[in-house]
Amino acid sequence: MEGVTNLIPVDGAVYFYPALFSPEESDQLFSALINNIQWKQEPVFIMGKEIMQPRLTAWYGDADKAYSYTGITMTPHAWTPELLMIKTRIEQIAQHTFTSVLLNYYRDGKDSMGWHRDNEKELGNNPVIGSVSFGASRYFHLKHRVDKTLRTKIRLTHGSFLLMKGTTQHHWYHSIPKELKVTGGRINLTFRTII
Ligand SMILES: O=C(O)CCC(=O)C(=O)O
Ligand SMILES: [Fe+2]
Repeated sequence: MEGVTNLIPVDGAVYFYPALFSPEESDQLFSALINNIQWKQEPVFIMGKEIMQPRLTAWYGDADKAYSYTGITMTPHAWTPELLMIKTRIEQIAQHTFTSVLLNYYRDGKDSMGWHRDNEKELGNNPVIGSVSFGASRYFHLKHRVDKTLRTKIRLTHGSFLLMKGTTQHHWYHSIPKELKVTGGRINLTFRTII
C-alpha cells in the first residue's frame, strides 16, 4: 500500500484501494458469491432478547481456525476457488496472510451493521483486517472511541479494498448504516487472521 493515504488522522491506519478488481471481475465475483456462499440469517442476543441480524452472513476459512462469537463456536466452511482467488489478491497488497473470512450480504439499503470494533481476542492485539466489497456502494463510517470530533466516512465501491491495521481496532469504531435509497445488494468480505 505504498503511496496510499491513511484515512484516519491518529491511532491507527486505514487504506483504501478503489479498484482492486476490474468491473468485469467484480460482476462475476458478485454473482458467484451470491450463488455459491452458504448464506444464513443468524440471531443475536441483545439484552436477553433474540433478534435476527439485519444482513446475511457466512464464515469460511482454514479448518483448524474455529471462531467464537457471542458464546457460540463456529466451524468455518472450506475455502472455495473464488474466495482463495480474492484472498491471494489481497494478501499481495496487504503483505499479510489471512486464515479466515467473514462474509456479509446486505440485501438492500435496509440491511446494516452497527458500531463495533473487530477486537475479538482470537484476532490478536493489532489485527490486520482486509475488507473487499462487491455490488451496491455503501458508506463505511469510522468514529474515534474517545475524541468525538474525529469521524470520517468512505464510500465502499464495487471491487474496492479497504485495509485496516496497526492500533485501529483499539481506538476506532466502524459501522455500515442503513441507506434507504439503496435498492441493490452488496457483499462484503472481511479477511482476518485467527491466531
Ligand atoms: O460491510 C462492511 O463493509 C463492514 C463489515 C464489518 O465491519 C465486519 O464484518 O466486521
Ligand atoms: Fe467490522
